[in-house]
Amino acid sequence: MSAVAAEVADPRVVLSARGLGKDFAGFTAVNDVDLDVHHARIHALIGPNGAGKTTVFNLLTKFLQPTRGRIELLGTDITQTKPDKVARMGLVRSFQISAVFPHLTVLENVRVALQRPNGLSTQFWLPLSSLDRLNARAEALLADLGLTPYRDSRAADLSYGRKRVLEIATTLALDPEVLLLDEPMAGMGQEDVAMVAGIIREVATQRAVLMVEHNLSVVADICHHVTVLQRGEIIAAGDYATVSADPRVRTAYMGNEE
Ligand SMILES: Nc1ncnc2c1ncn2[C@@H]1O[C@H](COP(=O)(O)OP(=O)(O)OP(=O)(O)O)[C@@H](O)[C@H]1O
Repeated sequence: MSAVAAEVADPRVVLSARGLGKDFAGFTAVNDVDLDVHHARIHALIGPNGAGKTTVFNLLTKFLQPTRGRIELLGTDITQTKPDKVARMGLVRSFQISAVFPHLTVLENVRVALQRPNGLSTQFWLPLSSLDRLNARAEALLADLGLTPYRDSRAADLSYGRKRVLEIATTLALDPEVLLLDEPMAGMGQEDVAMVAGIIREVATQRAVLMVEHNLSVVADICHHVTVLQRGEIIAAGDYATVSADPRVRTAYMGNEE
């Protein structure tokens, strides 16, 4: 049994795709993908190299326009919506570490991120009360993500794992309903993997998380739902115990496990 098999009914669906497909010049990269992502649940998208995981991510965030299918966010059809609007509606993709400013401190990075959704960055002069609110929110975000001890460290001086957590913190400044993480454990040592996994679990108590992840022990540990792609199509879906016992999944992963 997966450590996080859902014992109770899943909360509401916040992001769903039906019949999602993408062709590139006649090559079908993604075909007939159905997906339901739930509030307060961690959903993994897994599959061997070239299975279509990144393409599905790009379709959901609207960085790519689907060839077929329909996507709904919080009950609204976003199939034709532009990526910036989708982000403002609450579907936010965590960019890679380069989104963090290396020479700013941890606190400064979070403050910069917080100024964006509040529209404060466009203001020349800020009333003291706005700054106080901003500082309080920044400190709260740092505390939530275990970054308080590093608040005055330059981002460049953080460990790889902490940089990833800071990057997640800047994304959370937008207060997303759905957070998409692209291989959050990539390139990390075991200690950082455990720390970041704990943070993602915490973050997901307030929102949905959809992640592409190659580290299957992390998927087994923290993900409530797993969708397995192969050659652009779903070959299995369910909790980790269910999909890992599926003969098609075992065959797909033979020789591909990392
Ligand atoms: N812009 C593109 N033009 C043509 N083919 C593409 C394009 N983007 C992706 N593909 C193809 O679509 C398929 C799925 O690619 P995708 O990157 O989504 O897979 P993935 O599961 O994310 O792989 P990986 O685990 O290696 O990152 C691959 O065969 C890839 O070559």
